[in-house]
Amino acid sequence: MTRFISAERSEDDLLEASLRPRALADYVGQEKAKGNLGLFIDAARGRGEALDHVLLYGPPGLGKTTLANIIACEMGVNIKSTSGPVIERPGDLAAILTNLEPHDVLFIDEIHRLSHVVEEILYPAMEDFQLDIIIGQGPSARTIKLDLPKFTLVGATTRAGLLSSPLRDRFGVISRLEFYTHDELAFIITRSARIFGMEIAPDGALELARRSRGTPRIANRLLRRVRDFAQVRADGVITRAVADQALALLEIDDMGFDTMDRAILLTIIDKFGGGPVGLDTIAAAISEESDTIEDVYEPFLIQNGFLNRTPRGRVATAAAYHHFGRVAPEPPQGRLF
Ligand SMILES: Nc1ncnc2c1ncn2[C@@H]1O[C@H](COP(=O)(O)OP(=O)(O)OP(=O)(O)O)[C@@H](O)[C@H]1O
Ligand SMILES: [Mg+2]
Repeated sequence: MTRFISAERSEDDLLEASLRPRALADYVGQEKAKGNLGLFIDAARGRGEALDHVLLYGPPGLGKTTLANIIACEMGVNIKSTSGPVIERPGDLAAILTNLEPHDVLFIDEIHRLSHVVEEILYPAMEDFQLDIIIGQGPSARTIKLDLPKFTLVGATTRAGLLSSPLRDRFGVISRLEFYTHDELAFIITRSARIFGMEIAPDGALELARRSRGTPRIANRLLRRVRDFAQVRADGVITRAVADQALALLEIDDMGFDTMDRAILLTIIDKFGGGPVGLDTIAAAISEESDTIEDVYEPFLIQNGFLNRTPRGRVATAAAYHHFGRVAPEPPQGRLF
């Protein structure tokens, strides 16, 4: 099922490439990550060294790939991009590593999906800038060590918890990306509108921002859909009223929830008495992958207090009941007095 509100990547993200900020100064929000990185980049450049390895983690669409490109740009080096599932054999990684220039950035997206054998090549490469290659097979096999240029590995993942600790420990800088505030998203939306040559009123931008689930990718995607609506039904300007009508048509509610968010919460509330209910059970009930629920939908629902993750399963909170106009059940302990 394709859902345009989904934070996952899709074809029309090609368009998004033109929306990617290229300098740290143009990268909106993420002040903590930006501050740290800016400092480390300045220091590394000052010493004429490669930047330490950087791990970026956080939900989809928050700007990890964008930030990786900015890091290379600010360091004034090339970036080679690949992803965990693409590097199948150790030889694939060896070929990439031996082709790097000094101080280059190697960007590995979905780094939690690297296979174990490939990961083991990465350890000495990250730590000692050496490659251990096995030549031949059986008794005549021998290892040779190759020196690699000093490079910077930038890893991105939506699931830092799935990274093995030897791999995680080899990153000098670990940055978590956070959901964006409404003001930050409104700023991003206004900038994107300018790039697309659209007219948007400040209250229109803020309305879109409020319903973008804290995620720039969703904000840009909503902007494009609302633009279509504004062109056809209004006089091209995205005002708050236009945004509101367009989003209603797209079934995106006040909180930015779409049909899938509602399905998750209402399933817990209506079918499982509010929970706790296991993730796999929810996934089966709404025919969605548990991984997708966990990576894409839950982080926002949890952060905003609509869902709790407990050892016994997922629980809908009082705020979730309230959002759907339901009456939350009394807490199980009941009242003492
Ligand atoms: N800080 C930001 N300022 C402005 N635009 C941003 C920012 N972060 C992200 N964007 C926009 O959001 C889009 C998605 O960002 P990006 O592809 O970097 O996300 P991601 O974290 O790599 O997602 P995924 O986990 O799916 O790979 C970008 O094309 C860019 O236009
Ligand atoms: Mg990415």
